[in-house]
Amino acid sequence: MSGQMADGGWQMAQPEAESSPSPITHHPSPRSPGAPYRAGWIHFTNVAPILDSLVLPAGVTAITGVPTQMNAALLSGQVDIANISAVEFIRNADVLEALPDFSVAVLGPVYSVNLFHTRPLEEVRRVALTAQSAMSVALLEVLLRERGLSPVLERAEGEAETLLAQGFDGVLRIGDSALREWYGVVGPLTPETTMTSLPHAARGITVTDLAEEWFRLTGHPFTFAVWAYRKDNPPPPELVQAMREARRDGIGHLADVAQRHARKLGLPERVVQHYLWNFRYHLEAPDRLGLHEFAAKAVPGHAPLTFGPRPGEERTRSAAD
Ligand SMILES: C=C(O[C@@H]1C=C(C(=O)O)C=C[C@H]1O)C(=O)O
Repeated sequence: MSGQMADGGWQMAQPEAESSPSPITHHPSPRSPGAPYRAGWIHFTNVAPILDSLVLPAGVTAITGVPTQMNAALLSGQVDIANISAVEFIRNADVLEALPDFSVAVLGPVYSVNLFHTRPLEEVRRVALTAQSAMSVALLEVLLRERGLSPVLERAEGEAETLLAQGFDGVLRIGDSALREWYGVVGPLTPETTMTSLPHAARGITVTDLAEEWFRLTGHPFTFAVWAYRKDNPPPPELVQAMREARRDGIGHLADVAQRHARKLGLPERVVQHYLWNFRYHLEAPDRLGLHEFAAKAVPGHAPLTFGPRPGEERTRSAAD
């Protein structure tokens, strides 16, 4: 992996990291003095309102990858900060801290963390899991346990409909492809319909939105990602400031962000705009409540979750940093 490319674009992490998401081992390679601060971004469409207009301050580089790649990159010390799956933050709460005001969270449906299934949930026997995701797998496990269900969970990549045709009766998908596949099953939107009025089932396939299920279970938001770093290696305040400015810009120009990404995704602008405004990007009190509740259910006995200083209260970094 290496840093931001000369044209300002992000370089993709090496694909082999995708197949080795866990277990995560701690081999932090300490940053030498004066070395760049390295960021690792999961650059799904849902973080476009934060990342698209981010201008990295001098001395900061960035790479991109899927969630399990960025989780591993942070824990192995290949990057210094990443928007990681919240469950990895919880599992590694002894060594990690998170920014206090950044999240990828939702209250209710998320549209892009979906279980596609061909039988009622209670009858699903064999579920294909994506190796890209840590969070959705942990969430699925919690939701299944709450219902007393224990289907066989297997790793398998590919389109949901293909895997369903191959004998899986459940397929878990996340991110942009899950959003596209969801719309492929339940769309299209008509002038009379809205995202929330689309059916959950069509053509013999039911789409269960895991964040919506979490909301039904707890009444809380679900926090998918936080921006974490090792406790002894916090980001330079200029980076956090630049991220806050980029987020303000992205949210302020959401229609433009949605238009750009709708084109890339091949989805109607209305769908992408709804998808994006639905996210909660500020790790507010309800998002933390949801995070703590999930932590208690998914990782009992975890170390206390710690968050960095709130905006305006940043530590002053010493010259030795
Ligand atoms: C909501 C999503 O959230 C992402 C899902 C993650 C995971 O499944 O591990 C990690 C980070 C999130 O940004 C999504 O990509 O659909």
